[in-house]
Amino acid sequence: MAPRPNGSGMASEGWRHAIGARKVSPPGPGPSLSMTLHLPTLLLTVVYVLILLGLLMLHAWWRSEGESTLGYMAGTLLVAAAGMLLGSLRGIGIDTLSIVLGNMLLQLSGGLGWTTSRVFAGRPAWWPGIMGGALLWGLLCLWPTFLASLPLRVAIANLLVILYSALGAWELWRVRASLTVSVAPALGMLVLHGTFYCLRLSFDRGASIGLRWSESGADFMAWMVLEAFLFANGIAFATLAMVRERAEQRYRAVAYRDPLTDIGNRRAFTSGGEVLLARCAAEGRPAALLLCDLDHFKRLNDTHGHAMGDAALVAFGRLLALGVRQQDICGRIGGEEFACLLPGADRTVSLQVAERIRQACSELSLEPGVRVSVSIGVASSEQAGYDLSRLLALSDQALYRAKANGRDRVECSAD
Ligand SMILES: Nc1nc2c(ncn2[C@@H]2O[C@H](COP(=O)(O)OP(=O)(O)OP(=O)(O)O)[C@@H](O)[C@H]2O)c(=O)[nH]1
Repeated sequence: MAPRPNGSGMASEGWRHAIGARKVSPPGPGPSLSMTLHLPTLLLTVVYVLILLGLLMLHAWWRSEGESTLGYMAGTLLVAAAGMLLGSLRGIGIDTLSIVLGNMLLQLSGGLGWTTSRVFAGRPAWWPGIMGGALLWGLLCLWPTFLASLPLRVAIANLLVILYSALGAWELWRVRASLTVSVAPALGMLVLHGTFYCLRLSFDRGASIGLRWSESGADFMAWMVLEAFLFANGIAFATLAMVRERAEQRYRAVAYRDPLTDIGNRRAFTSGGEVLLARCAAEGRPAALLLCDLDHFKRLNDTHGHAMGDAALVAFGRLLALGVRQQDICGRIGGEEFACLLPGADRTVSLQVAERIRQACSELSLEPGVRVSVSIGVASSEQAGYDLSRLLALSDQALYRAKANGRDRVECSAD
């Protein structure tokens, strides 16, 4: 006959030792400040919170149009709720099921938690890894000695939790430099969770250290459930914050990009330009603005079709983006109108840059026989100061003159 299990690795003696929760009082005289961790209350609370957070994550996943990080976090929380509930059902005749299945679910939750970090870091889910802990637990439970030994089960369960927490933290740590969102809260949660289970590994070995599990075990169990409550809340909201922050960045990138030419749009040019001009003003450096307008663009559209017009816009956008320095800001600010802000460029330099752009545009070859030219108006901080709208207005006047003087030319606002 297989030895009868005497507890559990993860959620031992749950309901039966509900009353085993202990009062923690500071030593010394005076009124005692005591704290009672009531296990059934804690268990019910944590299961309730896990389900609630899991459903919240499911909803957020559904609303996010497939942000899989949230899907895995939902799975982590809901499976953990089932595992904790089943794992705590001891003393009602289903101890073996509770130990085997309850802990398998908890390990599965650990695997899903690790995968949450993994997919957020841009790696695919790895199902052997997700299932590994649960399957290992199930296999070990086929070994009667393991099933009968509380210290062994506690040790293995602890090690698996530590392993999954460390793997989750490592996934975020590995790519922290490439992630533009703050991963520190989630990373911190995982490290604290792993550390807590390292402490459990040292202090809570069930009956093996001579303590009576029914007292100290249940006591530690209450702290474990409390930690699970805090960890579940912390990691769920930290994950949600990371995902939200990244989604905001994506929306912002879309809102600030011109979809046709893939360079910044007017919004991006204006907001980036104001920051750049303020910096130039503070550093006492000059700045210049080039306003570029493709010539006879309506005629190009009418003669060669809109697709050719679009191709010209894309080619000119690329020419601009590649033709200026990294610290310069370029944007498509209107239909066939582009702007470039050149920090550090005075009137002479900006005229040289504008002439180079004009020349490169005249050499663009869209199709045999199809040519495109650009007129450019230049204004610099020497005339306009560091006010973006004034620079735009003066460069627009210069552009108007370039058009009036025959197009395919550069004019400066002071000329
Ligand atoms: N293909 C294409 N055409 C566009 C786009 N945006 C604006 N346009 C066209 O660009 C043309 C601009 O025409 P106008 O403002 O008269 O300027 P222009 O023909 O270039 O004349 P000048 O500026 O005086 O040389 C219009 O016909 C717009 O329909 C676009 O995204 N794609």
